[in-house]
Amino acid sequence: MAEAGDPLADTCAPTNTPSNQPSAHFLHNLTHGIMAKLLKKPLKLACVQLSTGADKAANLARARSKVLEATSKGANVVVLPECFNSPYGTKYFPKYAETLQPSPPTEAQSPTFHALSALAKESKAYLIGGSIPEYLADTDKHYNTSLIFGPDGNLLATHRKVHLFDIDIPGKIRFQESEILSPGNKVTLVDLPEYGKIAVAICYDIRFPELAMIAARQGAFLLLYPGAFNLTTGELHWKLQARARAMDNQVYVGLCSPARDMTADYNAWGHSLIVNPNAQVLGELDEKEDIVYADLDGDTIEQTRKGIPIYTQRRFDVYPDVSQGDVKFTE
Ligand SMILES: NC(=O)CCC(=O)C(=O)O
Repeated sequence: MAEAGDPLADTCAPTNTPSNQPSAHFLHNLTHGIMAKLLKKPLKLACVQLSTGADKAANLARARSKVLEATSKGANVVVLPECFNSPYGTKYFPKYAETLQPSPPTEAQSPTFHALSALAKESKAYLIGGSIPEYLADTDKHYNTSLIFGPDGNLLATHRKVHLFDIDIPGKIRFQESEILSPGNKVTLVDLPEYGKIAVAICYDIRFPELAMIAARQGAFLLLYPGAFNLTTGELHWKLQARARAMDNQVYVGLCSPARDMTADYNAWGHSLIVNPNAQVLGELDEKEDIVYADLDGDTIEQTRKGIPIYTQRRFDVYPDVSQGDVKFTE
């Protein structure tokens, strides 16, 4: 306990136990933590672990049938996997890439944009369209891009993968997305008017907790990651990353992988899963094509935050709040 005259007294005073008045940080934490209703009404989330292959039209058709299956079972928000319209590999990205500008693109520029928009409208659901290789002609760059549509078929947001998957584990796996792709430069928060805010990022982005932290502190109730981990890092880190982001931020997390195809160049881990704000796994698939569902509700977030109130205990007098700096958001 610090005593009068103790030089440590000021710096040790916790912001959540103010002696006179609540600090600005304390009030900020309350507003953005347990007090705010992050998820306004319950929803059913579905992650479609799609079997994908080299035929883009077949991938789109299969995505349609699985998304409609999910919504026929009551899903309000449906997620597709990373690179769901193309095989995953740098040699495939330019060949499968579609142009999204100007927005909306023509059918010829982006058949996937039009297929997803029509599917969102047909299924009357929010559709997180996994990701697709994108080509931006203005700058001659490629991106790994997620398209997010509302139930009326309108595009709500796009997320370009911010952290490119460049790894080299000798004897196991080497992958260099940056040989072809350029990184995005925005945090993507999307408002689903009747539910609240979600954040979308792509696969390797999950390894950077700052992105998740910023999104959660800006009010997201759910972090969604279309992703395709592999047989080396999948076993090690896939579920751990999902549970860690949920635990750190006390929000729901969903990870959506393609089904595993051992004849493909890249073997996806599968194991799509949904985790609750207490880091408990609500549902997890094996490696085969299937759909994982979970019911999400705001009370679970609030109860988790009341029980373990880290939202009111942060020490922004000791370290900075990464969500309050110069953060770039997708408009
Ligand atoms: N597609 C990806 O970004 C893969 C990321 C991955 O496997 C990892 O371990 O991270």
